[in-house]
Amino acid sequence: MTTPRLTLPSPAKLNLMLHILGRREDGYHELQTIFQFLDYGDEITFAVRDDGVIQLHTEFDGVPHDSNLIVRAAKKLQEQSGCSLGIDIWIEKILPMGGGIGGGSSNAATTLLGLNHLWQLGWDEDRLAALGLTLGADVPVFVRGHAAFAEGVGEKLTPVDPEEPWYLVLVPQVSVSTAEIFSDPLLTRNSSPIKVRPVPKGNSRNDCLPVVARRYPDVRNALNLLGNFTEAKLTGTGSCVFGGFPSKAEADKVSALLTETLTGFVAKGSNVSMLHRKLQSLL
Ligand SMILES: C[C@](O)(CO)[C@H](O)COP(=O)(O)OP(=O)(O)OC[C@H]1O[C@@H](n2ccc(N)nc2=O)[C@H](O)[C@@H]1O
Ligand SMILES: Nc1ncnc2c1ncn2[C@@H]1O[C@H](COP(=O)(O)OP(=O)(O)OP(=O)(O)O)[C@@H](O)[C@H]1O
Repeated sequence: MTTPRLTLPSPAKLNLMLHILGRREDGYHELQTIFQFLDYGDEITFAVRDDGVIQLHTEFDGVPHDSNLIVRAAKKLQEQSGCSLGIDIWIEKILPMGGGIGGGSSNAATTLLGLNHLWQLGWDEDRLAALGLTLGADVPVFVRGHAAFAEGVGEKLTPVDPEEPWYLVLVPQVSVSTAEIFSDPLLTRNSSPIKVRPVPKGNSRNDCLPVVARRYPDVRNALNLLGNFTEAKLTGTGSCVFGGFPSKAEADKVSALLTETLTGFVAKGSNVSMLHRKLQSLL
């Protein structure tokens, strides 16, 4: 008998704004940011095994098996739940790595939710999000699955419902190291906290943008190109750059102008993650 397989989406996120308020003693930065999901991402397939082994079958360039966030998430959940089952995992990876669209964090969250379901652990979202935070600052929002205003290092989440436009996301062919940007001496770290809810219009800037644009000419070019058509923004610490459009047709029209040297994709913004929509349909 073959083991049944479960395939789950692992969506990307955008940071619609990102303000840096200060630096904590542990070197992490206090942020205010708005996360929204894209209906676009990787697909992860799981098959339970009864020998306790955790095996990711897809190889990643430059990421050893045991460092992969998918494997790290599975191992932590197995350890902390005391589960004796294992898992075979395959991923169809389409999200660029180091793009600021949260691919690794999303993969970790999809793994936590997928295994909680398949191993029948019955963990609630709070517990999964707390474990997720130990894997990365962006993991909790993917665990919760709702667009959010985030504070702290990104873990204090308040659900929000911004507009859901179509986005054109440009993918400059460079990988930006988040740690490198956060340690740049020129980074602005003293934005005033926004106290009004919902966040008033006019706060859409990303404090990382000047540093990233200065260090990465490819990102600068992408911002300039997209800025001819719509407000061009940086997500996270980049490298991806995005802009909203009122319809898919309008986003596609600009996308058609892209060349081989600067690629991109068009995707709908979504306040409920497609992972959660899929999990809901399984219940
Ligand atoms: C910039 C964002 O993408 C916004 O969504 C995230 O906050 C980054 O989240 P992430 O990639 O999950 O980040 P982590 O893997 O936790 O951290 C990578 C590195 O970025 C720096 N880092 C990250 C988040 C944060 N609030 N302050 C930081 O200073 C730290 O040097 C850390 O070592
Ligand atoms: N499953 C995974 N998918 C992607 N990257 C992974 C994964 N596991 C480990 N990594 C490592 O994490 C690094 C960051 O990957 P990720 O795709 O999350 O970056 P990002 O989009 O910039 O994320 P963020 O917006 O959270 O900063 C990669 O360069 C890679 O070395």
